[in-house]
Amino acid sequence: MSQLPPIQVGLLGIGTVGSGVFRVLQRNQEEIRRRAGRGIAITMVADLDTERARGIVGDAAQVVADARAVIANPDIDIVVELIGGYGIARQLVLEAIAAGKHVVTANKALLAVHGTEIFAAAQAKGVMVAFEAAVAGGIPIIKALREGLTANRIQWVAGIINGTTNFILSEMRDKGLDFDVVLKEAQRLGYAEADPTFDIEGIDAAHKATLMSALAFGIPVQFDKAYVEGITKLQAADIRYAEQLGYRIKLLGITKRVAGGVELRVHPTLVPAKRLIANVEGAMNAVVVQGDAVGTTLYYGKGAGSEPTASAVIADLVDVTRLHTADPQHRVPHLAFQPHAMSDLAIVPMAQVVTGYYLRLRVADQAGVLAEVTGILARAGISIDAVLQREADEVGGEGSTQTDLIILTHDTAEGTMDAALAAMQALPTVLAPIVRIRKEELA
Ligand SMILES: NC(=O)C1=CN([C@@H]2O[C@H](COP(=O)(O)OP(=O)(O)OC[C@H]3O[C@@H](n4cnc5c(N)ncnc54)[C@H](O)[C@@H]3O)[C@@H](O)[C@H]2O)C=CC1
Ligand SMILES: N[C@@H](CC=O)C(=O)O
Ligand code: NA
Repeated sequence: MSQLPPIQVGLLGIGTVGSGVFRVLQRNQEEIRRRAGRGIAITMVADLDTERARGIVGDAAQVVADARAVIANPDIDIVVELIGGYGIARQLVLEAIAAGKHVVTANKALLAVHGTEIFAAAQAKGVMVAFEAAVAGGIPIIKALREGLTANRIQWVAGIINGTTNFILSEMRDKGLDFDVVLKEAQRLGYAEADPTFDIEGIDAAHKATLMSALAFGIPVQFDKAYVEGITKLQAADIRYAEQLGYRIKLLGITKRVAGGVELRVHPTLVPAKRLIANVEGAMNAVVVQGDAVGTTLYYGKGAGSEPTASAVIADLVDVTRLHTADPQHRVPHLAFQPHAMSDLAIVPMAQVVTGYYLRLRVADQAGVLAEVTGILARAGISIDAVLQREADEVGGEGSTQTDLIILTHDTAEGTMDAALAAMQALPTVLAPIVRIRKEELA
């Protein structure tokens, strides 16, 4: 074992994740030292709430309110950014890089939006930016995409990559709890983002899908081109009907190589109930990667929470410690592909995305309605996979004059479906906005 002194780490932000990093690093320090080849010590912590920070670290590290004091400390080699957001965090990360520090961060929002600037700055300065915790928390999916699967031409990646929304969907379905009640519980458990609309509107999942698209296909991070739809408009009836048809609804982040470029999208998705990913419950995450050589691989585990996320941050600290003295030209590239070998594959517009669909139409319970609807689909060249019609009294009570028509379609382009939906919506017998949820077989 080398006699090098511990590498010194400065922690910016000691909240849910930061406190987990501190705790796990203390608890497993001997094991971690044996793996890293030298000790890893958090010697300085910055947090606006210095009293709470001191309560966590005691005498083990110097606590300051000003994050820039950590960056200015010449003894610190690695800065861990666990503040979050793209405001002050962006400035601090860029300043740390400019000061020659390696950076470890869990901040997917920052990297999905400002990654191009940050990775270029790190490349120019010869320092590393590691971000395993930024996608699917404790699951080593970044490592898998960047290192474990480098032999493959990756075809697609699809995942449950937001614990908060998966927790909400599971609890609503299993316990019949209200959306707001479950969201509060997710916040209490430390899963949710500082602004939970990032979770429920699909933005957090889109940040993570953006990072995975870059790693899988060697393209720059392009969050601005992602299609983003969250779970706030999902209705309990659709979750129930999907189950009756043999599907589960999950909020999926999907990125796929297609003829015209790369798909990048987040939306509620019907997945066959028999797939493993359809049975991922609570705050658990799962990512499926399809490579041409390896086939389908599945990564499952805790995607949020204090110690699961800390597990990924510390794995990055070990990697950075090991590579600290290596020749920068021979390090693993930030986004899996060498910076000079990035591709200009375009993100394709949603109109060109091809999926199956679940449609639910609230219609007048009268003869001929089904024929009108299926006629529109047939004229658009959209073929039907299954049709379910609820009894009127199941929908609106005894004597109801309305019923629900649920249709599963085979694959069709989104643009074609949009036009058919507009035509169906215009029918006088269609009484409410049509529900449309995309469907993926993930085979
Ligand atoms: N909580 C989770 O399960 C996961 C969180 N993340 C990411 O990890 C990062 C941190 O998240 P959490 O620990 O949950 O947040 P948090 O809100 O619990 O902790 C943030 C900490 O930063 C401190 N802080 C805020 N502004 C500061 C400043 N200017 N200088 C110094 N300290 C400052 C706050 O006082 C707080 O202690 C975020 O980027 C988040 O998206 C990633 C994966 C999972
Ligand atoms: N808010 C996120 C936390 C981890 O990235 C989630 O719920 O998954
Ligand atoms: Na991860």
